[in-house]
Amino acid sequence: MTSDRPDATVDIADPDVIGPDAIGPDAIGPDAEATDIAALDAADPLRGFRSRFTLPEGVLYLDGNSLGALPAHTSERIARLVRQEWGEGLIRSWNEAGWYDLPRGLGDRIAPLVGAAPGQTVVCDSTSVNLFKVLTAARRLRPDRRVLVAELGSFPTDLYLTEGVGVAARDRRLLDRDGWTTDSLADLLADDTAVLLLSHVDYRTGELRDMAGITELAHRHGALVVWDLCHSVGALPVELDATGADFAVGCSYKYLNGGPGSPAFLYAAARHHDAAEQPLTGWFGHADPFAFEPGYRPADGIGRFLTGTPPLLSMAGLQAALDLWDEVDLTALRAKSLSLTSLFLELTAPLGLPSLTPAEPSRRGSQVSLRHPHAYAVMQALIERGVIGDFRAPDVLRFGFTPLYLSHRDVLDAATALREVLESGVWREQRFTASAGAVT
Ligand SMILES: Cc1ncc(COP(=O)(O)O)c(C=O)c1O
Ligand SMILES: Nc1c(O)cccc1C(=O)C[C@H](N)C(=O)O
Repeated sequence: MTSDRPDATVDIADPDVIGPDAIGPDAIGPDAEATDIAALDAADPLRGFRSRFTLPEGVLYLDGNSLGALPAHTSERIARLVRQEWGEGLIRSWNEAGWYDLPRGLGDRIAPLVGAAPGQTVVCDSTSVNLFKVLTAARRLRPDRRVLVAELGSFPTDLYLTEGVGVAARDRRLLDRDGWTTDSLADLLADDTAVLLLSHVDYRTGELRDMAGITELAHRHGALVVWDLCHSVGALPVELDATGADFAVGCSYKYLNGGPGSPAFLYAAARHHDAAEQPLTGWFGHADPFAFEPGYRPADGIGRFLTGTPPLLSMAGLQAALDLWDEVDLTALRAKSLSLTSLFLELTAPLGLPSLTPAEPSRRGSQVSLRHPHAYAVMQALIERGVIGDFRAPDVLRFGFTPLYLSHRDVLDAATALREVLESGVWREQRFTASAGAVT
């Protein structure tokens, strides 16, 4: 992948601890001796998952936090849906192939990944659409309160939806774009606050928020909490039930590897089901869709959050990806994620790029964001070398570390490539500096 790798070893953990416990944030410490990266990979309990993905030769993929990689058996699963279930089963497949049950069934397969007991999670629509549903439902559960608290720095769709649900500008309180703390959040909450919307992991900085503490704080003020899990599901264990979260949404095309545009999920705590009214009252959320009644009656339970016909081809991609997730030990996943991000932070520290990502492992998701005034050009130069991360305006190099298909060796290669791009100055070439307005 990259040439000229002078440092095949780095200063990391005590060699004695190499073994399954060596994978984790403590495996890479400042006072540690030189240890072989290959040993870290040999001790990785998740190493077998790499061969279950199809990735192009010569590509080091650090953008699984935007679009996850292709599980090797997904094409066959989608082909089976097309050829057999659709081509031969035709309309019968709604029942015989279980299409009708997929929104609830796949929701219950995502549930363990987000710490939810069965019956509280459905797969449907996009994260944006589901945000509209849960924000509206949560506001209607607090009719005497007007205020919605959100983050100025959140992924824009979250912010746009806080406008779209019809909160008056004066009733929208926004946390600062950078550096807000639980204390500054506490200052924004009051007994007029209906809903708090937060990202569990910030898409730009990779900061992980204290779901338990913040949920408890919001509840003390009588507010409901909606969590956006787009950058935490499949990146680390999430505990919705145990933390008392009210609602959550998340996408399945990033760390879950469901495929481009695969449907999102929506969680509503069981205690809200009877009273929750979501605004998109389509027939899939009706108590008896095939009664074709003229009036809307919501289904019991989580089914009332469904709206219309599910995108079956996309559901099949997610279904295949969840076959892998059924086998993943989330504790091992978290340990490896922190081991990878810690290693990358350590290896790139000498380059002097300010990091937006917290140094404390407990406050970190599964990405590293480094700042560079010419981040766009630097990332284009990296991509040309086969190291695919992404750029976030105005100056962020974003590197996603997906524990299922990346190794410590990949981290070393990526850090080496970044160092070479910076030291050579290749990014200054005109083909990199001309902004192409790329999508990702
Ligand atoms: C935090 C967050 N929320 C929402 C979305 C997007 O939602 P949608 O799938 O509706 O485009 C993204 C990424 O696209 C995201 O990073
Ligand atoms: N959803 C995306 C898309 O449709 C096109 C390009 C990128 C995306 C993303 O998911 C971006 C991602 N949410 C981010 O964290 O920046």
